Amino acid sequence: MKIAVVGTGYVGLVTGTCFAETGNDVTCVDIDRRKVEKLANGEITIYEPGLEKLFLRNLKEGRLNFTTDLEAGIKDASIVFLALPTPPGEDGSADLKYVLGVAEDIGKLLTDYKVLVDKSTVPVGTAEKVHAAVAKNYTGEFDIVSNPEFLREGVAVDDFMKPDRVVIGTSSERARKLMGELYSPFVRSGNPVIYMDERSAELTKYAANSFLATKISFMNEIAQLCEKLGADVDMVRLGIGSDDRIGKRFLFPGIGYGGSCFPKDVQALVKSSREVAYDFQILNAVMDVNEKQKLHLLPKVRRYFKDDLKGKHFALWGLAFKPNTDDIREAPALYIIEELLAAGATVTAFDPEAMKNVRQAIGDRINYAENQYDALKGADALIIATEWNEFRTPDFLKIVTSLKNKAIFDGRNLFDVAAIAELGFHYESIGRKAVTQHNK
Ligand SMILES: NC(=O)c1ccc[n+]([C@@H]2O[C@H](COP(=O)([O-])OP(=O)(O)OC[C@H]3O[C@@H](n4cnc5c(N)ncnc54)[C@H](O)[C@@H]3O)[C@@H](O)[C@H]2O)c1
Ligand SMILES: O=c1ccn([C@@H]2O[C@H](COP(=O)(O)OP(=O)(O)O[C@H]3O[C@H](CO)[C@@H](O)[C@H](O)[C@H]3O)[C@@H](O)[C@H]2O)c(=O)[nH]1
Repeated sequence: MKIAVVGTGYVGLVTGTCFAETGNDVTCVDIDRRKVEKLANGEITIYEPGLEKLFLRNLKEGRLNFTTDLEAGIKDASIVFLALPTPPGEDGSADLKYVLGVAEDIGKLLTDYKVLVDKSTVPVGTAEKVHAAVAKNYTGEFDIVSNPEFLREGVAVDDFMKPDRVVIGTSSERARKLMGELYSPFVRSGNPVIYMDERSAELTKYAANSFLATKISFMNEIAQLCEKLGADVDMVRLGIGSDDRIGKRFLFPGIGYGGSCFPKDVQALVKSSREVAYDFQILNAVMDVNEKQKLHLLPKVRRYFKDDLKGKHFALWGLAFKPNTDDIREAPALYIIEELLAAGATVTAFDPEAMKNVRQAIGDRINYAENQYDALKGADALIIATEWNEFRTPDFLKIVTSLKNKAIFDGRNLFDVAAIAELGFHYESIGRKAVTQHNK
């Protein structure tokens, strides 16, 4: 099948590559000329494990093409995916200007039947708006489908190739058939394609992200309670997660959820609810808890340094919003950095993949280390913000010899509390007993 993907960011690139991998002829369109040139020349623009191999193979074999020319890109396609940004507008609602702008442009270019697919995360009612935007300039036959994407960064290829489910929202039999055919290789494992109306599909995406964010904020509150009551959140997590009705996943407390999706999507659902005079109370609390959780380590750090961070120097391990990605959108580490700098401290950070993006975002306001141990040199304490695998079993001797104080503030609960106590560290994590060694 010939397909086009408009928007070659995270979702567009994974979508285009995976559809090419299953034998389709894919053209990806983006307005960013530099990005398109890089991609067309075989230079991948995001860090995503497993993607580069598929990308290069399909590029080489001619199934994956890149262009800035929308007309040429969609000309022969039967299905056109819109994988465009839907960032929060000033009031928190999803900004549809990219999606509707491209839909209008496509309306001017259509000459035959095509299926237009909303792959972006868009509020309920968007399929109708996209229909109207196309219909402004095109009176022929076309269909709109809502096909939200559930991939996670870091495991995006696996999520796309072996999805738990594919949601297809459409009221058109013709579009349903085409979409079913396109997705058939991805659901051979028996996971379902769930067909529904457009509005339900749109809401399914927000409900999924908001539910997962709720799970995380709930556990972060349990962690707060654990600290106050002397319980261990890891034990509570195991205790509740083994109940199938609750499930083991997404119960990890930390320094809040970040990334390009949860923060903006929870906010957008609250905004959509308000528009229909519904106060989505739980989600307001989920957002409040997350805001506070991002800085949960700071009072612990302050207490250790007797409320004086001026002139202190911190090593920071982890900048990406989660491991296995270079994405720093809404990364808790960035909020921690701002607090430390505002308090007069300095920071040397290390992240295996995200330093380039952080350098672009905040420049030389912090220092960047060559590796995780270099970051420690001369630091007063270590703060951990992302659970990259290489941080899990560090050389503690190197940490001891480099840090001025044997103090670690861990936002991801990487180390065993008892083991680290034996090593003589001052160690504070999330929802677990603090190992206190007094700062002299
Ligand atoms: N990132 C994720 O993990 C993820 C997962 C599921 C769903 N989503 C949703 O998918 C959508 C896209 O997210 P993303 O992270 O891929 O965004 P992104 O910002 O990484 O990429 C968007 C791309 O669209 C391009 N673009 C902007 N305007 C354009 C235009 N007029 N014509 C052509 N290209 C244009 C940009 O240059 C960019 O390359 C959002 O709605 C997001 O909520 C994201
Ligand atoms: O137990 C957990 C699980 C996750 N997180 C945090 O939650 C955030 C989001 O993590 P994750 O969901 O793994 O990453 P994303 O790539 O943002 O994926 C989410 O957002 C995507 C965009 O909408 C959806 O497609 C995915 O299904 C959804 O999981 C990160 O900051 C994690 O550190 C926790 O704090 N505790």
